[in-house]
Amino acid sequence: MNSSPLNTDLDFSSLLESIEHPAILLSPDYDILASNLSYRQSFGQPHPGERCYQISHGYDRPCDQAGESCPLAACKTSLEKERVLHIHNTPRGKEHIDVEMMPLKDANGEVLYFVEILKPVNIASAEIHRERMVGRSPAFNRVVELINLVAPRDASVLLLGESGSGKELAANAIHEMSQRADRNFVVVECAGLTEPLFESELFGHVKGAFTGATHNKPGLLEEAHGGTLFLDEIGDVPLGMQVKLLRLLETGAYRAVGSTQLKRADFRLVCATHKDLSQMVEVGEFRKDLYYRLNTFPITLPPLRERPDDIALIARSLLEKLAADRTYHLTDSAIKRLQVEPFPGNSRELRNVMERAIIFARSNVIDAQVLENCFDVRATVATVAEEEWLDLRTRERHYLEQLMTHCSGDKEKAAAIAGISVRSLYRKLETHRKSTVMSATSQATTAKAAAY
Ligand SMILES: Nc1ncnc2c1ncn2[C@@H]1O[C@H](COP(=O)(O)OP(=O)(O)OP(=O)(O)O)[C@@H](O)[C@H]1O
Repeated sequence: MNSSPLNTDLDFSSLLESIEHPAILLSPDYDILASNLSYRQSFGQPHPGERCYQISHGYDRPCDQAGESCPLAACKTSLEKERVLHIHNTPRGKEHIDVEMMPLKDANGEVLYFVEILKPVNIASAEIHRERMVGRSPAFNRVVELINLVAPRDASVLLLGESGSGKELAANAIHEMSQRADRNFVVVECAGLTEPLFESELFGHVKGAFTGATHNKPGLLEEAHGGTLFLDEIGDVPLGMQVKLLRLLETGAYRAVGSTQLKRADFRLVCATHKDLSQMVEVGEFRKDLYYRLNTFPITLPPLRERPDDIALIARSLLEKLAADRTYHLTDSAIKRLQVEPFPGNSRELRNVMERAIIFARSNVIDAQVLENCFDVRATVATVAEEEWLDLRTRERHYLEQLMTHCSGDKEKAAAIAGISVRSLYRKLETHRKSTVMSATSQATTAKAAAY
């Protein structure tokens, strides 16, 4: 390959200026030969002789020799456009950048130069941020990469991951990056909804459709018209409603409950679940056809314990959010302590720990010792659990009963103490209620059978 200096006979500046995003021209040896105005405004003026990996990463060698993927190296091999999500150093700190690398070939097909286009991805942050999803770990970057790819399309997205892993935040990011961003983002919490309730919530109803339907009520589909419909906990949609949902997705049409008038729906669908839908399909709890319809583009949000490198950033972002008027210092010992926690409630649980830490901290320093107080709640539960070796489900039910009594039925307070979301608490209470009802029913049936 030719690594000759920039051939000034060619008008590269007009090529670069015609690109609406920051762009640079590179030699095969990674030298930055030219840049457009947008690049200089966003990343500063490159110094003569500077190489892309020095500016973007502070490395002294190309990315692929420093353990990162290198789009230029990939482009040299494939001779085609390459695209990758990187975290770059910028005048604003570290940023997620969507990097596109294109080879410029001569008449013989030999690559002489590369054009690199760098688009900042603003839905996620690699620095402390109060609103956005934050993270720098490879697992988190992969999620950002996938969101960045799918968001501008209209494809359905299925977000998978444990409770509190950031599915709703990701759904919101998809909406914000989509062409529907100026319309509504409508959240439907599917857990705990019965089929009739679900149908009237989603489709709306007309006056007189059922007892209590005193007026026409538009459904959430109407609210989501032109925007994004986020079905949270899709795994909890009753089977009967799954058929209606499938029909809606196939035909794009629906009727309000009690109406004969056909309405057109126009929304982008994003669904989320912490359940294993394919397993549910196998045991007949979820329709196969609907599963395939929803599973167009699955994105799995990794649990916090699988990306300990992100914990410091998320914890510091949460502290900024929770104590906007005071700056807290999270010590290295505190970070190390947080990194060994299993965090079954993920970022939401981390948020509760931070909230408690603010309350327990005697100064603006939060160290490992302060944090020990914040895990006390669970330690007490663990001690109780050791007293009697019941199965986990029964133990959880007892715990929830005691907790609800302690909180006098205040679900928000109970959820905060348990370190889970109010929604998750509802789900757990509902699951235990159902299994209690079922076991009561089966006991009654057995008793009845025995009486005969
Ligand atoms: N990457 C992240 N950076 C910063 N905050 C995060 C991140 N992921 C999640 N959070 C925070 O954690 C909390 C839970 O996130 P979210 O509601 O998106 O999770 P979820 O997976 O939808 O939970 P559930 O399944 O219980 O509904 C929110 O306060 C959110 O702001």
